Amino acid sequence: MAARTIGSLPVANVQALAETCNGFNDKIPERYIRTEVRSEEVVSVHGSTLAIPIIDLNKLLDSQSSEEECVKLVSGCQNWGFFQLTNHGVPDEVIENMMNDVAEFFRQPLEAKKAYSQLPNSLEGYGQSFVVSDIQKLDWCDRFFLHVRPVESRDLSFWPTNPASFRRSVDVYSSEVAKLSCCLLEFMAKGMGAEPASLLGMFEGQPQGMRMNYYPPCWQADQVLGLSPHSDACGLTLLLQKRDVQGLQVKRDGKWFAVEALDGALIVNVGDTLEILSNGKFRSAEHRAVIHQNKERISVATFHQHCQDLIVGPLPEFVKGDKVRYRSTSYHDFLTQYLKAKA
Ligand SMILES: O=C(O)CCC(=O)C(=O)O
Ligand SMILES: [Fe+2]
Repeated sequence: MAARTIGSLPVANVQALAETCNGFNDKIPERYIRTEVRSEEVVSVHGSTLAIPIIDLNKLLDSQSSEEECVKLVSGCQNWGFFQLTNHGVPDEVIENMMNDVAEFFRQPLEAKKAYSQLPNSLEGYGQSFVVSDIQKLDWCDRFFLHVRPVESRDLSFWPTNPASFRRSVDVYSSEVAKLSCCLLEFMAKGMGAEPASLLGMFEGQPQGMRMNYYPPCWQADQVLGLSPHSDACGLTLLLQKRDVQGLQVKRDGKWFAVEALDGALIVNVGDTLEILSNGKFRSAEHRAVIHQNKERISVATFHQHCQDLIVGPLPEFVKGDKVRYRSTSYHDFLTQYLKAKA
């Protein structure tokens, strides 16, 4: 059995596979069949208190309502590890350009996309994530990952030239969400009674990665999984998804909760690094993505990482007399462990 720690083993292109496998007589290859999808309980409650909280950035920024909204924000990070962000200030046009250009990229013929294929032992480019063995089950999804920030980390050989506006759309969107994530980290620290700059100082100007996920429709949608259950390794993830097709599910108390993303909202989640920095006060929740029967779904996740020279361990301001719940490790060791856990 072949195995890799970083990067992903090459597997079939799912978009192409879905096109040849779209009728009732077409058998979905065994490696994509996930029996657990049907056997696990999924809670789907429209607009109820059982849904991830909705945080309004305008309210956070307004001195009249800030404190109350900050309590909601912190409780979302503690109980769910997820929330939806409305009035986030990223202009509609920036979001539209981003989504349109990503959709346009995936719409190209396979050969054109393959020009940006991942290289062995790297996650950057077009392909898959976390395929580490020849026998593991596979996700019904293709992915395109880029190192986006800091600007010097970009390898433009992976940045598509078609559509012509792709690079600019990614650059503008990524700058907006980087600012936004810093703003949220300040409120998260403040809401916990820590110095607002405590988290900000660790994330501002630090690496941002972007994963564009393409989930083709599948006539046997209840038998495949778009993205296997996982938690994100980073500090904070901001997720943008196509408005009309939902698919994200978040685990809480052993059950999956379907997220109903609001039109124009961004979905924010705490990653493993932030869980550790907060000494477990914030949760990095397991999540997954399911597939629609006849509609494609596209999502764009931006991962905000903390300074990689720093040790990953609970911040004294978040420990405050509690027991220290996590061992401090170098970022390298932390990431090695994270990837091992996926294998
Ligand atoms: O597509 C989604 O809804 C989830 C994406 C995600 O969790 C990821 O890319 O890490
Ligand atoms: Fe994720």
